[in-house]
Amino acid sequence: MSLCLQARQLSCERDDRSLFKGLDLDIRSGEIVRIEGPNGSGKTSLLKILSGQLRDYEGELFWNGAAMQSVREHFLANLLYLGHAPGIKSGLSPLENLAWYQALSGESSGGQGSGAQEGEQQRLDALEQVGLAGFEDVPAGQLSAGQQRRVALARLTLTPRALWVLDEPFTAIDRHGVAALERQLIRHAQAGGCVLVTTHHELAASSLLRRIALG
Ligand SMILES: Nc1ncnc2c1ncn2[C@@H]1O[C@H](COP(=O)(O)OP(=O)(O)OP(=O)(O)O)[C@@H](O)[C@H]1O
Repeated sequence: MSLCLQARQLSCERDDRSLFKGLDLDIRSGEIVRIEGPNGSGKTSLLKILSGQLRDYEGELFWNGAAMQSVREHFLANLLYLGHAPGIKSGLSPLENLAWYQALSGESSGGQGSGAQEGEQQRLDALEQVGLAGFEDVPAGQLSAGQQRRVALARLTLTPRALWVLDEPFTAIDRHGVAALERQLIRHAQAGGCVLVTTHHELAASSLLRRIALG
């Protein structure tokens, strides 16, 4: 199914300062859209508006051509948002953090019996894919900044959603991790997903990549 998130005449003011005005935006299946701009230009604010977390704006949002308010549930069921901070619980292990995310977003974390084992195996696989094999049971507060970010990024594998909204996902990630994440974004777009990303890191040129500049 082809997906499309549209914004029309979007304006946002914070602290009496206009961040953007009359912004039109289309994000479709197969695209990676990078929001660019200097610090404070409104990238995070825009991602929060587009992912339904910030309501303080003017303009209209559409999901697959329908007004957002009439299709919000379908939109949210297709959305995976990873914020600026890793947002993980320091007292929980990576495995427990992933189960906690799944419970929080209403996903099945495996239940009991063989389902539980399968769920646990999926979380282990997702952690292995982000290079955290061997760290599954370490309290997340004892992991490095880059490893904590990787716990959050494991959700990209664990939680199959079509629209990824990612705020600075490369922060604290090493060179190999950056290359692997870039490949993952491209694979997701090639498989028909959409990616909306802010990053100060320069993304490799790709025919799938489009840029929108703020500020
Ligand atoms: N919770 C908030 N309440 C009021 N104003 C805010 C809030 N969060 C951000 N702002 C203001 O909105 C403006 C844009 O912030 P935003 O975080 O969207 O920028 P950004 O482009 O993502 O910046 P950065 O590159 O530093 O992450 C800033 O001037 C900031 O002071």
